[in-house]
Amino acid sequence: MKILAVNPGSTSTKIAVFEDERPLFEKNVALTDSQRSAFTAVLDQLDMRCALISRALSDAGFAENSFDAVVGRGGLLAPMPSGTYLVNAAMKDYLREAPRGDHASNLGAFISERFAKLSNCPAYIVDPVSVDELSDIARVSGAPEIERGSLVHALNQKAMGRRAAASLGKRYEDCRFVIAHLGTGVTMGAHDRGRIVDVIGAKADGPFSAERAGGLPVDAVVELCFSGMYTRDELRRKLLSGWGIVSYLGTRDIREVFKMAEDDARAKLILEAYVYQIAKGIGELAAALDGEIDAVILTGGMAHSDALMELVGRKVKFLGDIIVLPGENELESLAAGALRVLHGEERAKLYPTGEYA
Ligand SMILES: Nc1ncnc2c1ncn2[C@@H]1O[C@H](COP(=O)(O)OP(=O)(O)O)[C@@H](O)[C@H]1O
Ligand SMILES: CCCC(=O)OP(=O)(O)O
Repeated sequence: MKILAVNPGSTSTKIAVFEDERPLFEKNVALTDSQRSAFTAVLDQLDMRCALISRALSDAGFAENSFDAVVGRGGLLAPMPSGTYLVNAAMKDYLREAPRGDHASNLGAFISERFAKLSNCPAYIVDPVSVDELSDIARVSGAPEIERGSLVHALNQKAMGRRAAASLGKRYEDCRFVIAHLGTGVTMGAHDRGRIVDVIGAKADGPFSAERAGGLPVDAVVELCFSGMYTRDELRRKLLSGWGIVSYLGTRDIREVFKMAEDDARAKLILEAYVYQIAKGIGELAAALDGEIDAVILTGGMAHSDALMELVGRKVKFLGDIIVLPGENELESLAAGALRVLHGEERAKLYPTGEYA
């Protein structure tokens, strides 16, 4: 079985071709800042990202019509059970309306369908960021009008949970982990025996990230909303990609931040604040699991930074074992999700109900 896996992220589209589980080709198709800013809405990037993917496939010698399945990272869909989903009309309609936000992963279903049509094969998404397994207690926000929900790097966090559990000689379904995904976006999950029962979300709470503010003093946000400084759309865009590290230092790259911090007091302060907020988030979710955890897992692109891992590790080592699993492993996890269905080990689901296709 030949699978094309596509992972649209904020700053790049990662693609890979697999022959069953075996990776044949992988490429990070980067976007320049001007390519990103040429479009107001993420879905408007569809043609541009598909053209870049076509070129990358053809440069690597792969025919666009030679796949048995195409699988994309799922987007900001309605809260849903985890699994492998067929791309369908209800899913695309929801993503076009984008009521939960304009996020790069919203493109996954559309890119997947575009390339699947060329091969006349199924198009899937797997474990989108909207997988919601929160416990009832985690949903209570403190304001009856507002319920807390789950937006989380479910695909990578679950894959890393499985990998860490295997390294401990256990099953993921028997472990309790706090998993921090440190990419361009940061999310964290409290994993309780196979379920992500609480999260620190991408936009709502917890640490700031490379381009997001994380949790903000809400009274100040209310003032900003009504100040006339930004329109609703501008403020939403700022929230998703215009605050965080880049708004202080002009870079999203943690390697640059470490370099700047060597001789710039402001950069040093922002770096220290970033580490401080990550550690606070991990502590919060460890408390959600009563402190009874098998390990803290640090993952995502920034977990490649030994310097960052050292600083975060120092602050959270009081919680017990720390397992560093750099990268996001999402392409392999996407392909594995498609293969489970193609091999008949699992049935594809239908959005939005999660019923079997
Ligand atoms: N080899 C590396 N060493 C240190 N940091 C890295 C390395 N590779 C990536 N990063 C960091 O990871 C971030 C991107 O993380 P990633 O999970 O790939 O992001 P995205 O959310 O855009 O998919 C970059 O901003 C960079 O700071
Ligand atoms: C919206 C939750 C997932 C997330 O933050 O993704 P990115 O890191 O790709 O922006």
